[in-house]
Parts: sequence; structure tokens; C-alpha cells
Amino acid sequence: MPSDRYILKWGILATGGIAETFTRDLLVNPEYRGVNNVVHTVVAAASSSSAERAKQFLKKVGAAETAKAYGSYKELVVDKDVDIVYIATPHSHHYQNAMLCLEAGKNVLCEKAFTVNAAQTKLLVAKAKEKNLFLMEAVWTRYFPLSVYVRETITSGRLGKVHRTFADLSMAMDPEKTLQDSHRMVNPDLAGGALLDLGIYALTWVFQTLYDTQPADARKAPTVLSTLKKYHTGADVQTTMLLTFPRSDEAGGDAHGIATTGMRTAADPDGKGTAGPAIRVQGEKGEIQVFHPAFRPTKTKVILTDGTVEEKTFDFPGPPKETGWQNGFGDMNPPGVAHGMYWEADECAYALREGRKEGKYESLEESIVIMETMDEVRKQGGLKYPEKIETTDYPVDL
Ligand SMILES: NC(=O)C1=CN([C@@H]2O[C@H](COP(=O)(O)OP(=O)(O)OC[C@H]3O[C@@H](n4cnc5c(N)ncnc54)[C@H](OP(=O)(O)O)[C@@H]3O)[C@@H](O)[C@H]2O)C=CC1
Ligand SMILES: O=C1OC[C@@H](O)[C@H](O)[C@H]1O
Repeated sequence: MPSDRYILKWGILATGGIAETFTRDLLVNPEYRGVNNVVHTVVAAASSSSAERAKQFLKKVGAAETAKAYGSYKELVVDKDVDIVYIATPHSHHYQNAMLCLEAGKNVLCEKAFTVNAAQTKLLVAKAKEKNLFLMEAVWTRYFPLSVYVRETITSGRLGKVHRTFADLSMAMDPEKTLQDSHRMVNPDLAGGALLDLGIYALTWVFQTLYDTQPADARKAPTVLSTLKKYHTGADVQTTMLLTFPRSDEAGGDAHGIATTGMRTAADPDGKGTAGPAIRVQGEKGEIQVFHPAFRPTKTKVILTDGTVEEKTFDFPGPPKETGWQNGFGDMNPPGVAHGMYWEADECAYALREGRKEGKYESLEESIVIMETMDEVRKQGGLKYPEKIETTDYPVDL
């Protein structure tokens, strides 16, 4: 291994499903994805329940034996070996957990949705600035080579002026049968619901194609019209948003984003793409399509008015199948296939190496605008979470 690699030392805060998936990807040799200048190491993990759980977690993901196991998040954030903390708790806890890390002087990568509301995100951003720390929302999809390709297809002008994006992340999951009411996806006490959990990806596609592709000084927050349907727990189960992004006449005038999400209908009912793309980015000269799932797509299709049809597929390279390495996460990752969370981790390493304080493909300003958009959607739909998790007070014992 070349000695000039930048080594980033991670602390993992929480030991649930995505913490495991992320950490397994993190520990994949970056050379399998063609990355030779950064490397990740896990130096500690913490569980809110016990040090033993953290210890089992570290063993399960294959961390080094020297990695420390903590039975509280407070212990993790004062560990001097930790450069950056990955936060993988439910949405309700992100603000308190991220503030804990920043107060302790740690850089932070925080799972989506960033916080419960925009006011909380703004305070985290202000704290990171005050402490000169790196802070990024873990919207992993933004860092995929596929997303880079889609954005470049737009900025290159290949589609002409882009006027509209349609994005759907719906997964028919039969929530009454498959999820207990206490599950983080439908539990209002954990800021559950389709919007914050899945809708954020539909919004990601709308924003990364209609907002992020504009010059920074031309980006304007969208106006929002929305409707949402509630589940019996009070969280939303289906939400649809119509966003208008103000644009100058020279840039083609206003652009429209249609973002929708739901737990009762499927963007890809037969799992084979028969229903067509989950995302369509439409310009004057044609469109680029992205296929389900919006959070981890592997296939794109460019269709132009001149008759061009161009399909591309993208993979998630992991250690060769023969090694028996497997990430897990259902059928999505057979042996040899990673989940793809390492690209956002690489971005953290690049940023810290270069002294940047935010991610390259989603600025903190954009994260705030997206949180404001979701605030407005919840306001229009009458969806408020308990005060204990909407509050900007810190610290609050949740
Ligand atoms: N990027 C992606 O693809 C995905 C992202 N996510 C995001 O990751 C986050 C966590 O999701 P996921 O891993 O599926 O959730 P899990 O329920 O599997 O894990 C959450 C973990 O958070 C900790 N935790 C602390 N307090 C609580 C609490 N009151 N209730 C429940 N858990 C608590 C627990 O770990 P411990 O006790 O050990 O600290 C728990 O294991 C969410 O923000 C979600 O949106 C989820 C799935 C996919
Ligand atoms: O972020 C996510 O992406 C994958 C989904 O299965 C999961 O519920 C969601 O949290």
C-alpha cells in the first residue's frame, strides 16, 4: 500500500442496520474502486445500549482488534484517535448527536435526513463553522459515479436547457404487515415517515439535476406545492411535491421538479424495470432516465430527439466474489458487490485532506434549502413531530 495515502480514522456512532452496511463498505480496500490516494480505518464504535454491543458490532464488520468499543456516544466523541464520526441513529436523534460531536471538536458525516427541521440543520452548520469542522449530510447517492455522470450530462448541454425532473422513490412495503408501529420508518417519535426517510431521495434527484447543476449564484430555492397522506401512527405514508425553481429567461425560465414517495405503491413493481424509469430529467434535446431504486440506481438511459438511445450501467465494486466477502443488505449485494457507501466516505477524506469543510456535491447551503423544502411540505400537510425532537434546544435527553 503506498505510504502517501491519506488515512481517515472513523468513529461509528450507533450500531444498527445502516451503520453495519456503511462500515463494511468503509473497510473495503479502495483499490477495488480505483481509489489509490485515501484509505479508511475504523478506530472506535459506540452503542447507546452497551459497550458489549459495540464490541460485537466491531467484530461483525471486521474492524481491527485495536478498535475501541464504547457503551455511550459521549465516550466516543472524546476519543482523541477519532478524526470523523459517522452518525447512524434515527432522524430524531441526528441534531443532538451531531451537536455532541461538533461541541467535542469532531468532524461529522450524518445520515439522512440531516435533522428533523431546517432550524436544527442551520444550528449545526453554524456550530461547524464556529469550530472550523467538516460537516456533511450522508446522502451517499450524490457521490456515486452514476450521479456524477447524470450531472455532467446536464451541465455539458447534451439535453439542452433542462426544464423538468420527475423523481419517484416509492417502495410498496405493506407497512401494516412488515413494520411495527415503533419502527423508525413510521414512528413519529423517531421522525419517521416517507418524506424524511425516502422522499429525501426523490428530492435529491430533483435538486441535483435542477439546482446543483446551476451556477452557485443562480441557484434559487423552489416554491413548494405538496400533498401528503398520513399513516395511522401520524407519520406520512405517501407524499408528493411540486417544486418550481426560479430561473432567468436566459436560463430557460422556471424549471419544475415533481418528487414523490410512498410506502404503498412501487416505483418498480416487478423489480425488473418494466414500469420504466424512476427518474426522468427532461430537456429541450431529450432526456436522461435513471432506474429504480433512486437511492442506489445502477442504470441510466439517454434518449435524444435526434434518435440517440444510450444505456449505461454502473457497478459497486467490492472484493472479488472468490474471497467470499459480502456486504449484506438483502439481495442487493451478492458476494463481491459492495453497497456503494464508500464514495461518500472518500469525499470526506478528500475534503479533510484538502481542508474543505463541506461536501463537494451537496453544499451545506443546499442541505438547508432541502430541509426548508421538507419543512414546508410538512407544514402544508399538517405533519408536526413531538416538540422534544423538533426543538433546537441542546442538550436534550431523548
Ligand atoms: N443511506 C442509506 O442507504 C440508509 C440510511 N438510513 C438512515 O440511517 C439512520 C439509521 O437507520 P437504520 O440503521 O436503518 O436504523 P436502525 O434502527 O437499524 O439503527 C438505529 C440505531 O440507532 C441507535 N439508536 C439510538 N437511540 C435510538 C432510539 N431511540 N431508537 C432506535 N435506535 C436508536 C441504535 O444503536 P445503538 O443503540 O447501538 O447506539 C440503533 O441500532 C436513519 O437516519 C436512516 O434514515 C437507513 C437505511 C439506509
Ligand atoms: O435510506 C434509505 O434507503 C434505503 C431504504 O431501504 C431505507 O429505508 C432508507 O432509510
